[in-house]
Amino acid sequence: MPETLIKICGLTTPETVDAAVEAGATHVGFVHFPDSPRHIGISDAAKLRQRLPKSVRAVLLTVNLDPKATALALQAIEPEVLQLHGNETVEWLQLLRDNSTLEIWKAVGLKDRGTLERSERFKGAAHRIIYDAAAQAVPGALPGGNGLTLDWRLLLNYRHQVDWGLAGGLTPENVADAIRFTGAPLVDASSGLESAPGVKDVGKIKAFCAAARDAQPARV
Ligand SMILES: O=C(O)c1ccccc1NCC(=O)[C@H](O)[C@H](O)COP(=O)(O)O
Repeated sequence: MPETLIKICGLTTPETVDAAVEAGATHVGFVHFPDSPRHIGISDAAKLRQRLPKSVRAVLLTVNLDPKATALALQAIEPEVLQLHGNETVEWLQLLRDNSTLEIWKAVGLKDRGTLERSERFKGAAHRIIYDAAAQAVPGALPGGNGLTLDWRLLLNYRHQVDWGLAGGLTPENVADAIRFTGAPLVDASSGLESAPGVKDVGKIKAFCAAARDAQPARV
């Protein structure tokens, strides 16, 4: 059984990046989206990215970022993964995939079982789909990092056509249950590892990684 991949998202400081690496995270995420309390500028993300050993992958997260700004960010940060968290099209993902060595991940708000089927349109364009809680339909709501848990039952017995990961409201306390219940091959957490919006807690990062590592997935 392959080990569950662990992504710690929204890191902005050397201390928390180092803590994630030491705790066994496989992926570290940088949110480049000015509306987010976890936003990080390109040059700061590029510096933090340098702290990662080869075994830990950098994930650059953007939301409907235009092609020119995307190219500049990719050039400076050199992430292994680009996670798209907006309304990006299949065609845009395909273009990125066909013209780079990047892994392309697409975040999808999981509302109902139909969302899983509709997400299959990303097959061949996205290397991985990250199922997150659907964003709230209120002005100013962020498309991610909201600490909302999705209904894990929607994922039960679904035969995924694309590699996937689980996000949304994951914490050190619930991540083992999430892995056992859904069989998620990757877990992704952000606000559940914070002491205040945008402020990651080293102790929570360590506890999350330990709990995720120790969980026994029941994959189908
Ligand atoms: O984290 C943010 O602020 C953010 C803002 C805009 C789009 C996506 C964002 N985060 C995406 C992530 O990868 C989070 O890990 C994921 O949404 C789960 O967040 P949380 O429920 O807070 O663990």
